[in-house]
Amino acid sequence: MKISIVKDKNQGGQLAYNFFKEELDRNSQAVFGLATGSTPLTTYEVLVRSDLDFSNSISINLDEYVGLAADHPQSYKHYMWKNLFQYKPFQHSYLPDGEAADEKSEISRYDSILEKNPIDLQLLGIGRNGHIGFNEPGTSFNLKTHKVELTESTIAANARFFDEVRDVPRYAYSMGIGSILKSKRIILEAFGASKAQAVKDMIEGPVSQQCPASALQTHSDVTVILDEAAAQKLNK
Ligand SMILES: O=P(O)(O)OC[C@H]1O[C@](O)(CO)[C@@H](O)[C@@H]1O
Repeated sequence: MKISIVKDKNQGGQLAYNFFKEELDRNSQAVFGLATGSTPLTTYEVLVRSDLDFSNSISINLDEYVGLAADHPQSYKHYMWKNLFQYKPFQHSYLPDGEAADEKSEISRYDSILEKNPIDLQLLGIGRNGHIGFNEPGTSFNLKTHKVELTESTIAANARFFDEVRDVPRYAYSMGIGSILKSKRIILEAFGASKAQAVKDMIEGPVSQQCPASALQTHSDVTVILDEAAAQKLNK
């Protein structure tokens, strides 16, 4: 794993932008794996201000809440439109359908999208418990797309985006760690002290299902972008 320590999340977003640019310069039809949450927002801000053109590219998001309508303000589909797609449209943008009537066919639909469109660059955040996508501790590293029951700690962490904690959905569809590891290149961003332990476990801990992000140690091209606070527990 390569580790880049930046001054703050704005500089982190700038650095992540360089990876997007490099990928697009290489191939205007590149496939980008995209994340939601608060972490990638500065990256999306830089992309929006840039002159990068994604109109020939494909995006595939990591996850989506089960049961939220696509136009719900907290659905990841809405998040992506609000923060990126309305300004930078892609040729095709894929997200799991949180309202799909048939879970099994939704999961196989997403897996076949991933098979047809291998991800060139995957952007990730990390949960305070080490989750990537919505792959919670204990998840097998081999899984492809699956339906996840969110842990209480993830529900509590994401409650800040909802009026009340009981409004946070209990389930999500997520790309599996197996799908994430197939990406050719991965960048993971983490900002703030609340991520410091998860970052340490990801980089210095054993490769273990207890820290889903530790699976990234087995991938050959991962860059971790951290601010000082998120890096504070790493051995110097
Ligand atoms: O960036 P945040 O809001 O801290 O969330 C951490 C992670 O949790 C998720 O929101 C759940 O998938 C990820 O998208 C994100 O990387």
